[in-house]
Amino acid sequence: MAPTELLVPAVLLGFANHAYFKHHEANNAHTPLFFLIAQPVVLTYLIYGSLSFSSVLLITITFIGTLSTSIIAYRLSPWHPLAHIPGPTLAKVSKWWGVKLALSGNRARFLKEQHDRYGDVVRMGPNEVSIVNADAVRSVLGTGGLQKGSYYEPFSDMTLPSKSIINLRGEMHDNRRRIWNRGMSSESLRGYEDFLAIRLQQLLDRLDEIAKSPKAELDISEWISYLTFDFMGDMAFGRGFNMLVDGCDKEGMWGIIRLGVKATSILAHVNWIAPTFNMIPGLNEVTDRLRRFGGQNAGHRIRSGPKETRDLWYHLMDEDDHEKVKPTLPEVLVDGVFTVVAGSDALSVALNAFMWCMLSHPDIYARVQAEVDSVYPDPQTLFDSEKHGELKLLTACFHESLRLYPPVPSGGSRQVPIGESRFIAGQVIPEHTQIFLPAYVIQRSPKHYFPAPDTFDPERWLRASSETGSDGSKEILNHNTFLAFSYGAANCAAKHLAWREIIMVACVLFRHFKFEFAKSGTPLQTTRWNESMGDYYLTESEKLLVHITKRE
Ligand code: HEM
Repeated sequence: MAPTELLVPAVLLGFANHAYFKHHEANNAHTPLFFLIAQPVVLTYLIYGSLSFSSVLLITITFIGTLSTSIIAYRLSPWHPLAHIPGPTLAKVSKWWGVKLALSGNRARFLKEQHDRYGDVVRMGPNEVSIVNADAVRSVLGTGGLQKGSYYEPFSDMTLPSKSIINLRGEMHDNRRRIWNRGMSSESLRGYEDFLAIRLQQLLDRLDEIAKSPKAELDISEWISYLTFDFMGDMAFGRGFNMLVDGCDKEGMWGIIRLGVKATSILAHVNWIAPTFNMIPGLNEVTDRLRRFGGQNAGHRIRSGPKETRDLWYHLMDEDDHEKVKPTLPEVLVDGVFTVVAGSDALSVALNAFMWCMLSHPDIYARVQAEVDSVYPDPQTLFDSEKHGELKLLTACFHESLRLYPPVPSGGSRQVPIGESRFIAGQVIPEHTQIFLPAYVIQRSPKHYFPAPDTFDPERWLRASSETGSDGSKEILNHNTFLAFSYGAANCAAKHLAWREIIMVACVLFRHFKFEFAKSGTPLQTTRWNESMGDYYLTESEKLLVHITKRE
């Protein structure tokens, strides 16, 4: 046979594979990889009757080349269901480009640039769009909206029989959320405040020591992470990990958590690869450590039994018998680990951003300090959360720091079900499309926050939204687009807890110490720390170096 005739079957096989994969999405990498390697080998044998290296290579290159060209041409063609949505060309071609972007930590900032260029709806993957339209918040996240997309699949430990709440959908999610809501009732929150009070005293003692040292400088983000981690441990499992007392992360758990969140946030963009990834010895070390960590803590909690002060485990395990069908141990275990991992990280990111906003605006910081002093003249009453309502400026500052620096900047996806299409933000979004609503971009849009949407201006939360600015323009503050805690049935289950705890931590720290940027820090560790923030589902950043002075 002439060489060209030999190649025709390889070309046809390439097209056939594209047609197959278009309708049968892979749910791991190893099976398709096996068939992609095996098919040209078998085809070569059928054509040549033998397997020489050069003939296998020729058929493989033709087969893979046809398959890739066919996929790329289709994704860029006017026949693709998302052809009407503008976006960067490489994003339309392959999700691997999205992985590269996720690895850089620049996803949120890049999304903002793309929305500034293309408008409210941008195609950010072959089957993915990012939307920053205010109406889309309700239609995607609200009642009758969409369920979580496949992006979340790697968020649960695949070797366990249960998924964590972040990865549940429909009725299963509603059932688990009902239990969570009991664990986050006002009464439950009051109980957790006792845990926080103990941990905050430990933090104060450590900071006192540092303030007395000649340099009096520290990485406040490190101490905040010890505080939130210890507190989340107390809250989730009835015992903390004593990082504050030890003054260090003895077992390296914080590093493991950061690595786990980061790796998951990247894998989530090619979630079908996760099951294969987990099979590779060494690569699953992080998941193994987190599983062991969960197992040890759950084991300890079961052995020690319910505490006088009810922890979250008490509610999640339904120890007070509200549920007809009791939650299983693996269900509670995965949610316990999720609480420590995501809860402590989100809390510490929010606190760090808030601290940075204060330090980089000394005039506002001074006013917040004065407000805290006047609401809590007696430091002994600092744990009284009843007075939080009087802290108007502090609350506005916290709102504003969460607006500019949401701990979950671009978040996870919602997905249009198979066989349906949705009309969102003036566009038809076809079946199977993953939709992202990036809080970082939505919360910086001049359509939602005006004037100066990129500027830290806490007063915007205190002014009436209809007020007219000095240039005659109307002030805009669209509460519906404040997405730092997301929106709808799967919004942050611990929103009220987080809000309360951060205000309490801020009051305690500001009442006892004066903070300034450390002289020894680099700009990225002090004045320009915000530029070091990377978007890895949760935010990751540089150390935040501060100088502290004890207040009399
Ligand atoms: C300031 C701190 C926090 C912020 C800004 C925050 C933000 C968020 C956001 C944006 C989501 C939605 C994520 C998504 O859809 O992908 C979420 C979900 C969740 N958060 Fe938080 N969070 C914070 C603290 C916490 C804490 C301390 C806990 C645990 C005690 C917690 C527990 C949860 C849970 C369980 C969910 C899943 C809810 C569901 O799927 O029904 N969060 N959080």
